[in-house]
Amino acid sequence: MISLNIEKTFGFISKEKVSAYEAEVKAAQEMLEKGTGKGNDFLGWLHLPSSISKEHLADLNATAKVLRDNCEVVIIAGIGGSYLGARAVIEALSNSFTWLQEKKTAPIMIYAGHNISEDYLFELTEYLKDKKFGVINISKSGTTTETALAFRLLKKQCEDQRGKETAKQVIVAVTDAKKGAARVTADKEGYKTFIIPDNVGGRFSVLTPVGLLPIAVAGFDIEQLVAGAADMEKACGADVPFAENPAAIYAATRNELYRNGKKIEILVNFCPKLHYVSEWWKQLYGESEGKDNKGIFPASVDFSTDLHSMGQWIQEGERSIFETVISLDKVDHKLEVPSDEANLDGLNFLAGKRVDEVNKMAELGTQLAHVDGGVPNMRIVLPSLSEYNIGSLLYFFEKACGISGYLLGVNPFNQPGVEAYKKNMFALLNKPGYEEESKAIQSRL
Ligand SMILES: O=P(O)(O)OC[C@H]1O[C@](O)(CO)[C@@H](O)[C@@H]1O
Repeated sequence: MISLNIEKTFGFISKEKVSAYEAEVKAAQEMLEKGTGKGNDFLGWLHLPSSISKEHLADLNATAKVLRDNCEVVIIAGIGGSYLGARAVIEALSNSFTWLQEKKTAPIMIYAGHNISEDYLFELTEYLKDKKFGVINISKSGTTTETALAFRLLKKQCEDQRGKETAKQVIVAVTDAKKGAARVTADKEGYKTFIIPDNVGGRFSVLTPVGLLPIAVAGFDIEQLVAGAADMEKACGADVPFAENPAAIYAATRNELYRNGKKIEILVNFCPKLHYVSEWWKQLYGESEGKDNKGIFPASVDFSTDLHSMGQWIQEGERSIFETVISLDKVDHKLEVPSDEANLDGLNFLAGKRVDEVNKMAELGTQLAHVDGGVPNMRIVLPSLSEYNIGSLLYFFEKACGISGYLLGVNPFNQPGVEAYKKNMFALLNKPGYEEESKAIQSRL
């Protein structure tokens, strides 16, 4: 399970000030538990891990097996919370070169429906031309343009290539129980479907079939993922004292930093497999907190890669940032730096050392340099890249996000701001029902 260390924020904010959040955090926890806060119709994620049944997981695994047995490639069609959680977990747990490996143990997982790039979709459909592929169509609303557009193309191609009957077997829908075009299509075509509960918003849905089905298809142990999340649900429970509750401490610390002018939080990793965990985290915190003209801006970097691009800014730019580092304790493999007689590169001082030791010293050196440079630093230790640990990390961030949103005084569970671009896009594309908006927007061009 993950653990949190906030020692390196104390040169910037005081321990006492963080501890003083205890009452506020308790009130936020109570609002979550009793459902008395804003957005209380979207609290289905709160006790989700501990309520997932063995039968539900077996159903997901059985459907995953159908896709695994019948597909070389599986496309996850979804955007935002409808793909980021799955991608975060799959990429964290997969071999970095999984799709280039000759011997495959699972279908190649590809993502679509998260952009409207004609080249992306053209190249994807080209690639799929000789592939036995399946699709998981994920959309809570069932009407998101990006996803619906990609699915329209993929459905047709799958039916044309594999026939209607096989397509029916290898297309699965994860959507609302009743509403939306994805539901209508799935019912009409007879696809296997999984429901996204009404009370779980997209960015909190990774432990529903939205995340669990693709993760199972990719060959990972969803029981362990859920077990890690369930243990973290306990560890972050309302009954756990403030000082021992990692979600409470994280939420309090980042709010105290924010109140002290640290407006940007940078989520840092030193392992490229965690890149999509950061992407998932950015949506979780960005959509939850960025409203009412408030909210920490969630940013992310992959180190040491980005030390050679963003490192300068972080070290010496405007002092409005803090870092939260996901520190991976144990790597999966062992690789030592070889000794070289000629030592032309001057690296013999590293000979015999694990590559991970070099990485860990880069991490420690960076932490010290950034703290010295005026950047408060929190550290989340992830013991290893296992399903269990990743499950605990995801739930930790979700719980802290709920608390943090209430500390900030916003509704952490809506996202009204996302509609503005959609309205303009539909008006510009003359969507039926947008006639007035079309006229108004045309007059501005
Ligand atoms: O699952 P849906 O309804 O397609 O929505 C996808 C994403 O779009 C949003 O509604 C807005 O960006 C997100 O909150 C959500 O995760």
